[in-house]
Amino acid sequence: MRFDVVSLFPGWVASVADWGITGRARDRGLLSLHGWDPRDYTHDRHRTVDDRPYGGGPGMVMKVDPLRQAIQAARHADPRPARVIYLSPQGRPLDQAGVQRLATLPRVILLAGRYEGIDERLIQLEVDEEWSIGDYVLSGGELAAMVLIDACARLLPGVLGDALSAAQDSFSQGLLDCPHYTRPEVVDGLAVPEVLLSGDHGRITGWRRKQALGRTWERRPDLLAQQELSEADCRLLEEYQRELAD
Ligand SMILES: Nc1nonc1C(=O)N1CCN(Cc2ccccn2)CC1
Repeated sequence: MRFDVVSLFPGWVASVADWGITGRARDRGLLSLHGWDPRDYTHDRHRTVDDRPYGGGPGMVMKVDPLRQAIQAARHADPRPARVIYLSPQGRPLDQAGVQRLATLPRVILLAGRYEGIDERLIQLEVDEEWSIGDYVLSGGELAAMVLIDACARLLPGVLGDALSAAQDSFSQGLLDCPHYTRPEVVDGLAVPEVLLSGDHGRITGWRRKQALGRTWERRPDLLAQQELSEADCRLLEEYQRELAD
């Protein structure tokens, strides 16, 4: 999957592919990342990319032309059609379902805005989708772009090993994750649940599913409401709720 990022700080976003899972994915050619700086498409001495807002008010707005030229340059850098995605608080909240869809695209052009925003006409002329990574205000779209790249990269074939990928699947089934433990067995008097030491993989799988269901019920009932629970899941959740009441 190819990611082109239009940003005043292209090197910052590109750094997401310098480390860890995304770094290895890039080294293995499973993803590529290309930065485009709108300042390179300005023609005045000050390399102006922003200007004062019409109608007055605080802050500056990013101008259409440098952004548009950077997007066009990104489009032409690869023959495949690209969807242009703008990261902003006005976008659709990004969730795993949205990431799963985006990760099927051959390439995306991510627009990371700064200042108070970008001229609305650029959005009308060039942007296909607007996404938000959460209801809070960042200083720019770069971190949001890096979040989207990381979340998509994990879903690309071959990026995660089979085991981790399976774990990813269970989580992306819309439930919260179960608790995890590793050595030592006791920390400040807190012991690892004995089921995890039993070696009984059927019991362990059931316990983990029960914990995922129970934690989702407790912490994110909105997510649970979206799930079609099997008979077995309902029984596990009832068991969790009973144990909680005891
Ligand atoms: N939350 C988020 N999820 O994606 N991006 C964000 C986010 O906070 N930001 C900060 C403001 N930037 C510039 C901006 C300002 C106003 C309107 C549109 N764009 C965009 C990126």
